[in-house]
Amino acid sequence: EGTATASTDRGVLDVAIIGAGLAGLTAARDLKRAGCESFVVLEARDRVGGRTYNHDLGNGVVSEAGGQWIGPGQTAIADLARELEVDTFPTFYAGKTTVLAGDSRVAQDFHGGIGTDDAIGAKLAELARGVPSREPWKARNAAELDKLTYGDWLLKQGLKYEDGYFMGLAAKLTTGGAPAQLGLLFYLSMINSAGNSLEQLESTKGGAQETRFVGGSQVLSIKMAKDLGDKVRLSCPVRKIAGWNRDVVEVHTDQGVVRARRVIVAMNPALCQQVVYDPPLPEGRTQLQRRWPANAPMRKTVHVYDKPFWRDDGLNGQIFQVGGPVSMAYDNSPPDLSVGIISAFVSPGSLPSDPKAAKRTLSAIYAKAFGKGALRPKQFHDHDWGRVDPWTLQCIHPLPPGFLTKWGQFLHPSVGGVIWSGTETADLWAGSMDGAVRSGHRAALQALAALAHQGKVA
Ligand SMILES: Cc1cc2nc3c(=O)[nH]c(=O)nc-3n(C[C@H](O)[C@H](O)[C@H](O)COP(=O)(O)OP(=O)(O)OC[C@H]3O[C@@H](n4cnc5c(N)ncnc54)[C@H](O)[C@@H]3O)c2cc1C
Repeated sequence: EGTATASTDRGVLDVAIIGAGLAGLTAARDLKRAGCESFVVLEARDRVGGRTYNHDLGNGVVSEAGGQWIGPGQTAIADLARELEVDTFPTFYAGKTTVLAGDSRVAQDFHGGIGTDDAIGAKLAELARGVPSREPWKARNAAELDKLTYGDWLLKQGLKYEDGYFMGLAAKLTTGGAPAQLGLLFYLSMINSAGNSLEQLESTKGGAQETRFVGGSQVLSIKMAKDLGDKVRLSCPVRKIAGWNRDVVEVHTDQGVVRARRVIVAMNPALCQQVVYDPPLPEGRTQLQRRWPANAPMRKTVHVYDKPFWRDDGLNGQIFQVGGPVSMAYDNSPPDLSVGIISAFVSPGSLPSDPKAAKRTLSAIYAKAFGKGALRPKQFHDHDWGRVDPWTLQCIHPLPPGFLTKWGQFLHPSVGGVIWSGTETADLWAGSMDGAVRSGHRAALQALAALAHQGKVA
């Protein structure tokens, strides 16, 4: 019995954590801080951070391929950053955004907002107030709301084309799903997380895109993992969880079997479904995992220039392209402006997968927005989360209508010795980095409480 470094084939650990993203590492850190030394973190990839990943651009400069922004109300991740001494800085948004549609180009100042009218925001706030983010399926009118997509609802509002377009685009960038796929109940639960404010969810100024991390978001996980030392095992995918209904659960990995009294599964339900369970999980949980959207990967690119030259022309680097590959490009330059960076979310399937062709296509689009200087980036990076490896499956979860009222109840309850964590299980800000941290704190507490109950805590 004892530490994770002891032979795990024979020894029994207090806790095995699966996944070294923000959720799993937060849980591990909490266990350690509570005095529990008998745990291990099992990570499939050869790196930590999960859906946060820094491209290394040289000279200490990074650009994020995954999660990157935080904002007001996201106190769990902000607290973690403070504890780890990771500084933050404001997202740059001053100046005009460029909107491209075919050959036309319009530059407009959105002042860090999403360009919607306040009346619609107020209507959504009113609806969101009745949809608790922890258990949206318990809303009084859950069944009615969950019949609709957000797109259905938007259509009924009689919005001007531009307003509808930008509201839909904002939701797509936040959830990974177009309004026509997105359950209204689910989207309202996200607005509920954001203090019932669409602006707080979707805007840069005063919203969840307001702040960035110096050194990139992955640095939080890298720092946590460093403190945990050899308790984090990389390149160690979990293939099977056996005996989850017994006192000691067996976790089968490519590096052998780990036996533990509690298992914290810190990954999204689609990833949970890639693991074999013996015996099979209860039907409700199995259906939740099987039906969880696993087709919502995102692709993000990075163009690096000598400096953010677009700022000299009063442009903020943001581009929305109607009917083209760029859903949104934005200025992702480092705080010292040692280089200028344009990152982009590109629509899946609309850009060549070959990096050279992708770079050329995007450079030509940026040249339409910012002039010829955009044609010659110093570096190009490309990260398509659906293609690089099998360890993400979905970036942010766009739950369809009908999902939460039917399967939501199976998201949180632990099953035997298995505790579910990962941002999707968070009470607040599910889907975001903040939610991941919250879910890690909660899972560690659950594990410690269960072990204390058994009289087994280290
Ligand atoms: C492109 C993109 C943009 C985003 N933008 C933002 C943003 O700006 N702000 C924000 O707050 N959030 C954003 N997010 C979401 C945010 O990154 C995630 O919510 C958060 O990082 C999830 O953390 P997690 O620990 O719950 O899950 P993950 O980070 O997914 O961690 C799960 C871990 O489990 C590992 N794993 C998977 N299968 C196995 C297995 N069988 N065995 C062992 N290990 C396994 C994975 O490799 C991974 O390391 C974005 C995500 C993406 C991809």
